[in-house]
Amino acid sequence: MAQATAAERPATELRRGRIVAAAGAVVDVDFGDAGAPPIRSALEVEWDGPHRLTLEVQAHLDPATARCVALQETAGLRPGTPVRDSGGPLTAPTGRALLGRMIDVAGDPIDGGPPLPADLPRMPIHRPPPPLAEQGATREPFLTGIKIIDLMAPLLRGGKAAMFGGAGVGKTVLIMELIRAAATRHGGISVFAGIGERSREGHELWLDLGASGVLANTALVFGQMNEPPGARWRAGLTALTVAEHFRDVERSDVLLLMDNVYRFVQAGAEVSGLLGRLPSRVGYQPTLATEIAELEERIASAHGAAVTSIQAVYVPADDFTDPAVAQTFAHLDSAVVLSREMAAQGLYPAVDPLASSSTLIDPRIFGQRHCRIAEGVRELMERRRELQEVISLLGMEELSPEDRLAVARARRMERFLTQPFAVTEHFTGRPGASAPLEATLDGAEAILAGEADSLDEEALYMTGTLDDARTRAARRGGAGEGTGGGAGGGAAR
Ligand SMILES: Nc1ncnc2c1ncn2[C@@H]1O[C@H](COP(=O)(O)OP(=O)(O)OP(=O)(O)O)[C@@H](O)[C@H]1O
Repeated sequence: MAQATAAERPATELRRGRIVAAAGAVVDVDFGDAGAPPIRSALEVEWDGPHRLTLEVQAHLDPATARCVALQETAGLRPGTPVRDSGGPLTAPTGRALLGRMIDVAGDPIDGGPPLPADLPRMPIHRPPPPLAEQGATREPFLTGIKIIDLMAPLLRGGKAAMFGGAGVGKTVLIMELIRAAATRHGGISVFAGIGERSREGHELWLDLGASGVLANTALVFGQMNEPPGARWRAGLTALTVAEHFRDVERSDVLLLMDNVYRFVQAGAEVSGLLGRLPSRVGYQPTLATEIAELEERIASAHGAAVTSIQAVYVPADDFTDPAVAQTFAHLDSAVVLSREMAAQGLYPAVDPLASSSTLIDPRIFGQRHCRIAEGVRELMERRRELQEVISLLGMEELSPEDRLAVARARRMERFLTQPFAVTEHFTGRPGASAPLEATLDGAEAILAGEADSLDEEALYMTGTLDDARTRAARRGGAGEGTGGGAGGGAAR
C-alpha cells in the first residue's frame, strides 16, 4: 500500500511543502521536487494559528501539488505557510486512557480535562476490515430490555443495527437509552461517535453519562455540526479505530454508537462538492456507496471479541428511498424504523413493528415460539392498519364483531409495546422500565390469545411487563371490562 511505503520512510525524509491556496476547507499544498504525498496522507500545518491544523490529501493537482481537506477551521491561513507530511494517514489515540474522555477527530481532548498521555498508541484511521477468516460470525442476540426491539427487531451481538427516522421522532433518545441499557445489562466498553449533530447534544450526553455512572466505560469522539465537513467526515472512522483497539488488543466486546450516520454521508457530499466533483443521484457524492461500505464493513467481530454497532440514521423528509438511507439499510442485521405517526400519538419508543426487521427472527436462532409471536404481532398490526382505513371512512360501527375485537386487541398490543425509558424520566416523570425477553414474549402471547381483552388499555401504556400492567390496573380498580378508552397520558389514540 502506498501509505505503508510513506510510513516506512525515515523521519528525516518526510516531505515538506508550502500552502499555495486556501479556500475554506480546501487547501492546496505544493511539495516541489519531493512530490505530493499519497492520497489520504495526513499533513500538519506549521502555523501560529489558534489551534492545531491537520489536512488530509484528497487529490493530486499535479505531481507536486496536493489538494487537501482541512479537519479544523482554516481562518487566517496564508499562502506560503509551511506544511509537514506526517508520513502516513490520520491516526487516532487508543487505549484505556480514552475511557471517560471526549476527544475530537484529531484525538485532542475537548472535555476541558488534562491532555492525553503522550505515549498512547496511535492507529491509522484508514485500515481494511479484519480478514474474513478471522471474522467470527456469532448468532447471539444482544438483548436490550426494550420490549418492541427485543421482540420485533432484536439486535445481534457483533452485528449492525440502525435506528431510522425523520427529525424529532426519538432516535437520539433511543440511542441514549441503549447506551444505558447496554452498560447496565452487559457491562463492557462503549465508544460513542457524535457526527454532525448539535454540539449541545454532545454536552448533554456527556453530563447524562456522567450522572448515570456509565461515563467511566465510555470513550466519546465528536465531529459536530459546528465543525468543518472534514471533521464530520472522519469522526466516525476515528471512533471506529478506538473501538477496534479494544477489540483487537484487549479482546473485549465493544458497543459502538454512531449518531448520526446520515451526517457522515452528508459531510462526504460536502467534501466532494468542495473538491469540485460532479454530484451523482439526488446531489450525493459519486462515491456514496463506497464511503458507506468502507465504514460499515469495518464494523466486525474478530477473534471472539465483538464490535456491536448501533447507529442513528436521519431520514431526510421521511423519505426512505433516499440513496444515503437505502445504502445504509443494505449493511444491517437489524433495522429499527421509527414512525412519525406513532410518535405523534405518544406511542414511545415509536418503533414501527411492520417496517422494522432483524435477521435474528429466524426459527433456527430464536426458536419457533419467538418467531410465531413476532409473526402474530405483525399480522395483528397489519390487520389493524387495513381496518383503520375502513374506520376512518365509515366508523367503528361498520366493523364486524371479529374485526372490532382485532382492533381492540391491536390497540392493547400497541400500548403494551410502549415503555418508559430511564433517560426520559426527568421530563416524563415515569421511572424507566426494562423487560426481560421471556416476560415480553409471555405478555405478547397473552395479548394475542385474548387474555388481556378485558384489561384496561390505559394500564398497558408505558409499562414494563404484562404483570406490571395487571398490577397497575388492579390498583386503579380498572381490571374489569375494558372500556376501549384512550391510552395513558391522553396522547395515544
Ligand atoms: N422514548 C421517548 N419517551 C418520551 N418522549 C420521547 C421519547 N423519544 C422521543 N421523545 C420526545 O421526542 C423528542 C425528540 O426526540 P429525539 O431528540 O430523540 O429525536 P431525533 O429523532 O433524534 O431528532 P433529530 O433528528 O432532530 O435529532 C424528545 O425531546 C422527546 O420530547
